[in-house]
Amino acid sequence: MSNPVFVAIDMPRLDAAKALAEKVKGHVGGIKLGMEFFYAHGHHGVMEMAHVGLPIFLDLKLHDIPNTVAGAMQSIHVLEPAIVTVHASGGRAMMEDAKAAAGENTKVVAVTMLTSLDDNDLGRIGVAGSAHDQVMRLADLAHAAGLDGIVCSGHEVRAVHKQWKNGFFIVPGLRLADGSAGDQKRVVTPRQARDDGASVLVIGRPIARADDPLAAARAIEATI
Ligand SMILES: O=C(O)c1cc(=O)[nH]c(=O)n1[C@@H]1O[C@H](COP(=O)(O)O)[C@@H](O)[C@H]1O
Repeated sequence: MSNPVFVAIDMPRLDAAKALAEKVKGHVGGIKLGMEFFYAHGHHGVMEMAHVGLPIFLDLKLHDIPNTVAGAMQSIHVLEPAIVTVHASGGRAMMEDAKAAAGENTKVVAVTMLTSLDDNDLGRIGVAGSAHDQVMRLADLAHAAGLDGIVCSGHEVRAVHKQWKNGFFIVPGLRLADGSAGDQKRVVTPRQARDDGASVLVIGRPIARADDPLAAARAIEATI
């Protein structure tokens, strides 16, 4: 089984991002590049990171009208990312058009409810019901739109997996038992997420901000 860990490289400096990826590449299965990196370095940065030789998850969390999101997907087509994210709350037509515009080898995955939110936060943005209900509802919508899978927390992945058997499930908000959660609210351990059906485990600060990122990546690998 290949390593399901994608290390989140959330940093604005290209040299630091490359150094981190080179350091941990033997103990992770892929690299996740998000807004912080992409807004600073764009296509050039992604191409530079591709030299590391690992699959690239381009976490752009696209959320706009269908025409604009489809255009954005076409603009990144040439980079051939393994995975791209859109927000499920952009709606079915947006997700359908995103998938239609994506490259054949790119998985398009919908972010359901951010792992930094809990039930109280949902209420404050006017959504009734629990995080669990919201994730299940958006997972159904993403499935109906023809996406490859969703991003959710480890609290929901078991239930989603049960309902969407061949889906591709990305779980961030992962911490070892002694790790600080920081801004994350729906948190589980990497092992728990894996056991509950996660296809990809996204791990950022527990590796990137560790005193010894290589040792941290190895320690996480040993638990899964
Ligand atoms: O789409 C994501 O990757 C994502 C979705 C989500 O609900 N929560 C979440 O934390 N993420 C990303 O996962 C990574 C988590 O980072 P750490 O909390 O440092 O491990 C960050 O790059 C986030 O942007």
